[in-house]
Amino acid sequence: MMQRSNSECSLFPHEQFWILSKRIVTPDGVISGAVEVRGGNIASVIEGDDLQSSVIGGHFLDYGDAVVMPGLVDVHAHLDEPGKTEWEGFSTGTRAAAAGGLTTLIDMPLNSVPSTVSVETLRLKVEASKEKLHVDVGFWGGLVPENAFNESALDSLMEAGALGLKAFMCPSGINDFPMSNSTHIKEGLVALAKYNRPLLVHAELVPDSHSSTQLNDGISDVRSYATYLKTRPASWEEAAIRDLQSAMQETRVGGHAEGAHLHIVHLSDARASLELIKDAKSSGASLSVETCPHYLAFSSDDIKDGDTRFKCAPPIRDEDNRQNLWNALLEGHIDLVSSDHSPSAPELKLFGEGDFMRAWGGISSLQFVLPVTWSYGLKHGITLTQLSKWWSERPAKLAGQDQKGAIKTGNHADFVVWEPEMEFELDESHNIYHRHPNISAYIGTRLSGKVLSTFVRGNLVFSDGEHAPKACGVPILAK
Ligand SMILES: NC(=O)N[C@H]1NC(=O)NC1=O
Ligand SMILES: [Zn+2]
Ligand SMILES: [Zn+2]
Repeated sequence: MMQRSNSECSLFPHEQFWILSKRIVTPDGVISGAVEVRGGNIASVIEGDDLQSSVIGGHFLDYGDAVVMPGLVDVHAHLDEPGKTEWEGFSTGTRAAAAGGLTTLIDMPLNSVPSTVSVETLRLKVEASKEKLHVDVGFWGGLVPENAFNESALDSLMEAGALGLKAFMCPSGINDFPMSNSTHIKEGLVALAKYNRPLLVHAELVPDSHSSTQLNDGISDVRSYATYLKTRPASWEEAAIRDLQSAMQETRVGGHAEGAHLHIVHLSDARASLELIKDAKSSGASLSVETCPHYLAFSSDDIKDGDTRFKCAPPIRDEDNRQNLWNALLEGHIDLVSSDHSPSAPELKLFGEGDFMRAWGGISSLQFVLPVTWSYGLKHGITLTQLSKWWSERPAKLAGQDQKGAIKTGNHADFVVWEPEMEFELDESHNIYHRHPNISAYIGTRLSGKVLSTFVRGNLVFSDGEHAPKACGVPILAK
């Protein structure tokens, strides 16, 4: 059999091979059978219990009872390069992704320096990613007041390959990424309509009555999580979504932005905000929404004062709200899950002071999202098929990646092989590739679901605790 041209890209470097398993997650259900990989794509999927004899003579990997699922597609990762590699980077972030069973990441336009808001800055991203990617990485561009009314600037960003745009409706915490209002967002949607690409929105709106100085003034118990939670109430999410209503309506058939799609990132409020989203969806708006593993795993009662690992925006809310998020996900009102992996240099988490008001807001989770979603989801009876829709099929669709996100003939051979029943302590005894493990809220938890192997376009990029020698992921640019 032919070897692949660059054998260093894969720990199993064959042009053609079979993957066998008793649990292969396909769009038509979980089957026992085999997937044939050829030239990095899925050449065939066959069902049957005894396929060893059919693949004999060829190269094959028999994973037995371990689950073979489409690789996870994370539409919300902050990789922070160029400019902030002390926070994260293409190499470290994608190594953690590969170890966690994620095969595609879509990078957010902020936290790197500069932010990705123009053709030039997108080129800097792509340049900086060269030879560092262990998985495939696409890029969202930023919608900011400076480019929102400049259709030709947005056109060139789209033509240069940005998969869509991302906007903030509240201060982003990053100086060169100012916030947008609903008028900017409407303009952005109109510009995106002809490309059929989405606009992602961080939906929190600070009421006029709260200037940022007022907000943090006079707060004495800065170590208290309850205090932080009160400073970013659910009404901020609700106000933002309400403010987006007319923009959403423009995405309907016949609207000014027909063809564009609005996606609300990291929903935390599963009450009034969720109701507004349901209404907009049923009125025909082209709208979707994600939540994140940290909102599904934790509730405010779990967070100890001073433990700023849990600081994020919008904040993690009460236990009832967490249960509502699960219900909304199971009922299909929440479409998908993303990491919002947003690490920083550890010192910015201010562990010494435990100051929730001043610490960096962002959860560090990339390598752990699969076992976390699965472990907490088990209590809600989730299935492998649902998990795969939330983490692969729907995110791939949002990012316009029609060859990813499902195990079917013709798609990229992007897989995670994992053992859902295997439990482990997330501590030093586990292989951790996370850049800064000490800032991750998940360290110290017990999880179920161990990743064995990860394949990206047929390359076995991670197996049994080891990465392939060469980083052969590619930058994904929209055409
Ligand atoms: N800038 C940035 O990454 N912000 C993210 N962090 C967080 O907790 N929520 C966000 O939007
Ligand atoms: Zn955000
Ligand atoms: Zn984010």
